[in-house]
Amino acid sequence: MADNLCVFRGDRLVLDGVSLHLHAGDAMLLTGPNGAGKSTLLRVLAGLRKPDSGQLTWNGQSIFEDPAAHAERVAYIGHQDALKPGLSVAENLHLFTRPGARMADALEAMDLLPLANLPARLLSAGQKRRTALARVLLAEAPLWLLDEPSLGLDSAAITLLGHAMAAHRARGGILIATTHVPLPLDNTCALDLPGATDPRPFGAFEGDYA
Ligand SMILES: Nc1ncnc2c1ncn2[C@@H]1O[C@H](COP(=O)(O)OP(=O)(O)OP(=O)(O)O)[C@@H](O)[C@H]1O
Repeated sequence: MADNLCVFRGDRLVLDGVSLHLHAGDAMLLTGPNGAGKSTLLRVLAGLRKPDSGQLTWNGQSIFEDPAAHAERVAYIGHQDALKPGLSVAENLHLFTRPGARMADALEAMDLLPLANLPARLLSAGQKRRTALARVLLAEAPLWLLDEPSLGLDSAAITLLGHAMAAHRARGGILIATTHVPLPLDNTCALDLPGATDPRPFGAFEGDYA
């Protein structure tokens, strides 16, 4: 699915020849130190950022030939939960509900039924994360790309996340997640991005700090 991806951020080569190949039901954890490029890789896989070189394919077809089709097959969450603060939990989810997807099931899966009518601006960090995860469920997409999905979750919510990820894989879904902590997942493969020391010495930053 990804072959020899290279990505620069600024003048720094963040991803240097990354390749990965996953099949239905697979789960991959992206690990590595802060700044290693895990979020960058997820955004590239989501089609949100073009690699500087390398191939990205789905069933043999380049994702860049039909970006809209790729967007349809991806459910992505970044570090930000990207909820509309003035809308309720249910209204936020409604924006992403595909015809036929059952919102009540997604609310229940993330224990959000009691919060369904609360404006998103009143949610705690963990409740916002659970809402973002419910949105992933509603996308009914075969490829989940989750950037630190357990961020802010309590142990009960992490258990719910584990159930949701297992069910997704049992349906043949693929999951790629960045994480700094263990996630409740069996039979994962891992890609550890080593990171790099910044090639620019401190003196190379020529800001005017006076
Ligand atoms: N807009 C930008 N311009 C230049 N460099 C950037 C930009 N955004 C991020 N970077 C750099 O890209 C590198 C990779 O960042 P990325 O967020 O992918 O790392 P990460 O592995 O997800 O880190 P973390 O574990 O802290 O979430 C970092 O060195 C970061 O400083």
